[in-house]
Amino acid sequence: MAGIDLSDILIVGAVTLATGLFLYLRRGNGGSDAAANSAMFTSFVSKLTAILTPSTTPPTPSTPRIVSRPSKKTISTTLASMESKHKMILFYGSQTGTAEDLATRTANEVYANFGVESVVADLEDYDMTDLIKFGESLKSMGDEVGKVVIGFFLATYGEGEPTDNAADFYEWLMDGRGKGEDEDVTDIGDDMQLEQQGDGVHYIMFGLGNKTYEHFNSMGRRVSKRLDSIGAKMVGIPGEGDDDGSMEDDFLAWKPKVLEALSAYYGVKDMGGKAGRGLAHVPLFNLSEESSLPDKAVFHGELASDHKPRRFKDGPGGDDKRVFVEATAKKRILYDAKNPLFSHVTKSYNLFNETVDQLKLKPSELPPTTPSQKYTHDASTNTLNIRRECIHMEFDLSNTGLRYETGDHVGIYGANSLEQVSLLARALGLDDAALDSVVRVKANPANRQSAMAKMPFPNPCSVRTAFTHYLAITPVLKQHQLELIAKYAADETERAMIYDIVDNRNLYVEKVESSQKSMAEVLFDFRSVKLPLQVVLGELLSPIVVRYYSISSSSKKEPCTVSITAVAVRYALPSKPLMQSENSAATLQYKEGLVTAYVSRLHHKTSQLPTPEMSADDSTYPFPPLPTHVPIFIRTSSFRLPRDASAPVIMIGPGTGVAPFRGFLQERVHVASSGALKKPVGSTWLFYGCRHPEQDHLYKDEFGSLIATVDGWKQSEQDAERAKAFDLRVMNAFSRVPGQQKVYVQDIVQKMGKEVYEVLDKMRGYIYVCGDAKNMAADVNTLLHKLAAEFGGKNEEEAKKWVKNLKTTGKYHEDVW
Ligand SMILES: Cc1cc2nc3c(=O)[nH]c(=O)nc-3n(C[C@H](O)[C@H](O)[C@H](O)COP(=O)(O)O)c2cc1C
Repeated sequence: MAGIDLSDILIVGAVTLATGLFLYLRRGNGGSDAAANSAMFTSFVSKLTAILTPSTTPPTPSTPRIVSRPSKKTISTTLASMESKHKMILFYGSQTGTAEDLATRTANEVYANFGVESVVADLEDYDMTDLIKFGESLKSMGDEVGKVVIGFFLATYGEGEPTDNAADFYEWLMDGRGKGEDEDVTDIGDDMQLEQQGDGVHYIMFGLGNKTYEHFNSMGRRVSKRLDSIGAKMVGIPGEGDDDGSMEDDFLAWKPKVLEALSAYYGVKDMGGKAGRGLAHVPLFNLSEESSLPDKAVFHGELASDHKPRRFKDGPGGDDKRVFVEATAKKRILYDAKNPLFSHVTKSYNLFNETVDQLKLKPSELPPTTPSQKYTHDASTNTLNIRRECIHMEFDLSNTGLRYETGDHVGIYGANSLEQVSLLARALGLDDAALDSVVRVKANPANRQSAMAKMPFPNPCSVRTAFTHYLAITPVLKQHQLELIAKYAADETERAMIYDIVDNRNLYVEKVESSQKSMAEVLFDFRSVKLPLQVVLGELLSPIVVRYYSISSSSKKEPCTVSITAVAVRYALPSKPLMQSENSAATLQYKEGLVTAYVSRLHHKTSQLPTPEMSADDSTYPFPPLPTHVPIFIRTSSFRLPRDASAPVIMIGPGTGVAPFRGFLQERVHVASSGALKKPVGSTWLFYGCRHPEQDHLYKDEFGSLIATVDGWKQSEQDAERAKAFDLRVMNAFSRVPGQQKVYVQDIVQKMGKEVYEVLDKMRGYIYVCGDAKNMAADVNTLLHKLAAEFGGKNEEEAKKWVKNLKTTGKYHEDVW
């Protein structure tokens, strides 16, 4: 019984016992509501399992207890509140916002083209059991309600899993199936629970995925299959977006087909597209200035600002007053994307900050801004030197009740930099007074969609706060945003140029996407465009979305600290003005990642170094107050060390892919040092890769001292037993050492191919891969097939089966991006 210990048996036994008890007690209900029973049962078992599963993290002293969740909305109430006869509700299952964004764009077009009101909804907020006997519910609503379409925009994660906000819906709809080995089952509709209960549901489906993953778009595919099997009908064709190619292209290819099908289904004429270009835009929101509000009535950037979040009560309890207020009320606080913990940075240091990426330039391409600490220009050689920086940062969880497990992810919100906010303000013609004016965004009654539209950010707040803390102002502008911008171009030539870009995907890629032009950069090129502020704030810009990082600490060793290992994303691209001729000169535009730049600013503030915003020659350069607290929450992952620490583990993690493995190594040494184990910790091999041993070698000393600790045990008579099987090794690959051949992690794994195969095949070993999905993880996967053939004598089919078996038995884990 590999990998199963006594606690597993106890849990399985207790769950089985409790299942019997649950079913016995539920009999009294007559079992009339099968779906509700199923959902209740699932949640009952998962809660029970959670209670029985021993936590490896000791509770912090003031761990609060009860978790409360707001009650769910019903589909029928939302439909009743919509004015148009025909209606649409678009549900999204999204982790990083793409699915929500595409659902919103579809909703806006459906309204603009057909006059059909469309609501965009978070799956987590709704009681989806409303879909049962949906046709009958619609009839009971009378003539007020015409045809209704339900939309699904579902992203796939992990190993073919739903997003967090779609998990409950998926569990209910699939009745607990449709995962892992169940993926290929064809009879998912043959149970009695939901048979034909989906009659009356008309739906559209767009799945979001990435072809480099084995379970490409599983969510869209499985949910469609299940809906069809219970009697629901798809309108149009299913859409599948591939992030490895172009999600945007896939969406744009699907959209016209689905709009055509919707037009036929609703029986309405399409008023949108090019025909609608002559019509004036009716903004979704109005804007009012609120100059006389007291400071505490104004939002200041709840997610990542230095300002104390408005909802916090005064009194003791650290920065996050909820911890104090709610802990005394004996409630457990559920921290998630909507309700992050405001955590303090306890430690922050550079893992490297000395090397640069060099870009050769044409003299005309020089960036227009003053060289800064992030990049410098060497005029004699015409090179741009962009500083590479990697940061180790630790967040405090003490007394918060927030726990994590080694291998989990931490979600972090970022903020835009002062430079980016100033650039956008200049492009929009806003001066400091306009930026600091406090505004309130309100639904515009002239646009019927507005009644159901989600407020773009907490209101009222200053324009500066909205640009800094709530809205993503730097992403490359998309074609649908340009379509709206064109309506506000006063100059006909400019308007015609914008429509050319909107209508011609290749032109868009060449002129906008390839140089990643942001809204500010595009507006500088089209000077006749005068955008109303409410359109910028409420319709053109999307909210800042959370980014996830692999946790690089061990919960067993450091239960009150979560650490991340982040490389600052910095690069530069040549960019040409949009309204000038082919031969006009390009300039180089410096770009950076939103959250990693925020982490870098935070680090420089925390460590009291000059901030990277400061220009090299101006030490008085002002910069916005940086956060003293960081909004974070934990996302559970299945990237876990084996329960049985004596099982050998192989880890492959180049670059920041090493992050979770720092936690894994710490944990294995911690577990061995605690001496509580009956069997010694098994072999622990890390394959690590970076460019150069002296430049970007992460945690070199730390790993060295862990190896020395274990070696020390082996030398000591007293400790030798615990270190007996503990073969701790870190094997390095360096890809940019002058005069030497490039070596990648895949190469050093291949060199040890025989041992790796034996650990996995004969010694119940586990393999973990973290980092780049497209090249490294795909190469490792191919390599495993080769090893099975070379050292296991397997043919192609058998090798495939062997690798698949490693995955389905939980022995092969990937945390890749
Ligand atoms: C950690 C991670 C795991 C993923 N797993 C899968 C997968 O198993 N199958 C798939 O088709 N796509 C997978 N994807 C791709 C996402 O579904 C895709 O990027 C999608 O656009 C994300 O949508 P969202 O921004 O709405 O969350 C994964 C992406 C990440 C970052």
